[in-house]
Amino acid sequence: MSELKQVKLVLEDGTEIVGKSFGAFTSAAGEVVFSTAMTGYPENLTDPSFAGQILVLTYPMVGNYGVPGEELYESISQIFESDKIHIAGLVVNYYSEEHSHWNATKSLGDWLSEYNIPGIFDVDTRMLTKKLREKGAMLGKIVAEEDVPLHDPNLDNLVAQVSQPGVQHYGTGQHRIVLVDCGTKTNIIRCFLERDVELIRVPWDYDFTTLDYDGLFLSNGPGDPKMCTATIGHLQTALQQDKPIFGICLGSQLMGLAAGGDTFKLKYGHRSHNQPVKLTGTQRSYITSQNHGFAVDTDTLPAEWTMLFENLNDGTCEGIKHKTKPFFSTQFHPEAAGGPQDTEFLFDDFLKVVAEYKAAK
Ligand SMILES: NC(=O)CC[C@H](N)C(=O)O
Repeated sequence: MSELKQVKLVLEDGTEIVGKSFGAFTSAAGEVVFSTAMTGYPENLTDPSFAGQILVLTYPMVGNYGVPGEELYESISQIFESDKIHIAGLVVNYYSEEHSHWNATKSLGDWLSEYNIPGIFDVDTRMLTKKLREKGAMLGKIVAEEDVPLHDPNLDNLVAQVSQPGVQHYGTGQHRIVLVDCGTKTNIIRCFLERDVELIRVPWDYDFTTLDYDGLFLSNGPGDPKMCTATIGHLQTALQQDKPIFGICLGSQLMGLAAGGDTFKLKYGHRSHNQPVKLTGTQRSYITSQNHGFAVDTDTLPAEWTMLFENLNDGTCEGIKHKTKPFFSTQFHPEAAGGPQDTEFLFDDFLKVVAEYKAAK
């Protein structure tokens, strides 16, 4: 190890864990959450939905496959889920400074340093995760030399910080889809571009209701969905019409709120690549990739809406649909990256609904 400086992780309940520094030797505060995914740190760290969060990885050895180099697909990253690291800090048990993988170009520590993000290792992540499961996600901070105050990122409009300004066009195809960028993962864009779609990406607060499109897509994104009042307002207008709408994760929560339902904060969230969900009205279940701390409260949905998927671990809502109009959503990530691609067919289902809507016009 080139650097073995001490840093500590401090939680809002007073817990202090001393560990060793990797990545940037700096202090940072955020909401401490854990993910039980066994792989996928390049994807997770660049997922904008993690903005403001200090991420604890429960998989015991992290860093051994390094970090891939950047390659472009159209004008977006081929490999990463956005163009930068979004987490506030990283907590692992064993950090492997040595890495070996065919497409690795740098170490995880060097990559974190590039973005000035602190990492702490030599932490008993099993003990820490048990604590977060018992008490719920907590505020916390990684402290290097200078102390920093605790900060609750869910009080910030994080979506406004990660949504890209300006309207961007990608691809050509027979279906014109508007993607409302609340912090979209690039694999959502890749999934659409592989499917005969012309994509128009607009910022979270853009009035897309004036655009000419065949289908509307609402992306994932960080923080409390109730912060996205501008998106919810535009969505309410879209819900009056009949054009197909598909939302993922934050997009699902926004759909629930625009429909008149409510969202609530889960105790410690769902962050992993093996979350089981059941399709309502069937015995069919899917293993899904997830990263969320909030959920739609199914009991608050108006009569014309219903739960589409249910989480088989805790019974919470994993997607909703309108009973008569072509509007549906998933709380999980059909685009995965990382995680299983078992539900990627939902992009095909959405485009089928778009084609039917156009044919019936
Ligand atoms: N991945 C996401 O879109 C997350 C949505 C929301 N920020 C949550 O934590 O529930």
